[in-house]
Amino acid sequence: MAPATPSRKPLMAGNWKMNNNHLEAIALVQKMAFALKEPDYDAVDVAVIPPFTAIRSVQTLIDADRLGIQYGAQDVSQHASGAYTGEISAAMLAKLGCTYAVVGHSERRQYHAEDDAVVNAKARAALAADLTPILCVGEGLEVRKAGEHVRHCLTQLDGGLEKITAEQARRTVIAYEPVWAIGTGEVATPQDAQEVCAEIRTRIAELYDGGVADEVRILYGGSVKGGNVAKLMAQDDVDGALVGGASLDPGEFVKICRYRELPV
Ligand SMILES: O=C[C@H](O)COP(=O)(O)O
Repeated sequence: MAPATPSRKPLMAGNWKMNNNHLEAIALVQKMAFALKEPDYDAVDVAVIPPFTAIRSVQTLIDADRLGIQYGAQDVSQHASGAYTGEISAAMLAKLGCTYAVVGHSERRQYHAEDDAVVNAKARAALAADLTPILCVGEGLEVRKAGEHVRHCLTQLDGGLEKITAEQARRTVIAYEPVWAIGTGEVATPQDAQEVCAEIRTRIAELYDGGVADEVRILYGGSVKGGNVAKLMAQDDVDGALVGGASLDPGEFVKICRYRELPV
């Protein structure tokens, strides 16, 4: 597929998962911001995805110090408003200045039984509020061993993009996260990542005209660290990373954001 173009600015998004209270969140963003300078943000979009309880604190800090860091939420309700106890709407997140909402993370699919229909509803709710969904797809180990990983990921992609227009797809981010690589230290090879990311882009080109596929950013996620990010980013169809564990370590995450300075 086509190599990364300037319209596909790399995105490094740190998904903190259920880590860091709002005070710890402030300390972590301050440490990151101290190390990251303007040229870094010119080269790469840097985002943190804290727990809901820390978003307001992160927003306040980023606004007050005019930091170039973006932020988002780890999940979003499929519903617009009303009697949905425990849910957080896309409009609420947009009001907090969020840029992104992760939808369909494998941990949501696994522990909260979210299927493609729910993931799709969440993606559409996010888009309706002008948030950028980070739509996650990825196969488990059994599927990978059976050689069904591409088919599995494309099925999740098709389901997640259902009824999403070309204009909306253009501003959606896709994250390929093989479940067997998440939190295990077992990163996919750059070739594994490229294979699936390229198939995802090809599928988007089949679904949408008008150069959408060339614009959509496709991230890889799963045990990304400073030591492996450069090789992953050297792949034509990998436009960034969705980082879990390593995003909790400011030094490591900054290294990932500055992957251009690392040897491939
Ligand atoms: O959302 C992030 C992914 O689940 C990756 O997590 P990890 O970097 O800890 O493997």
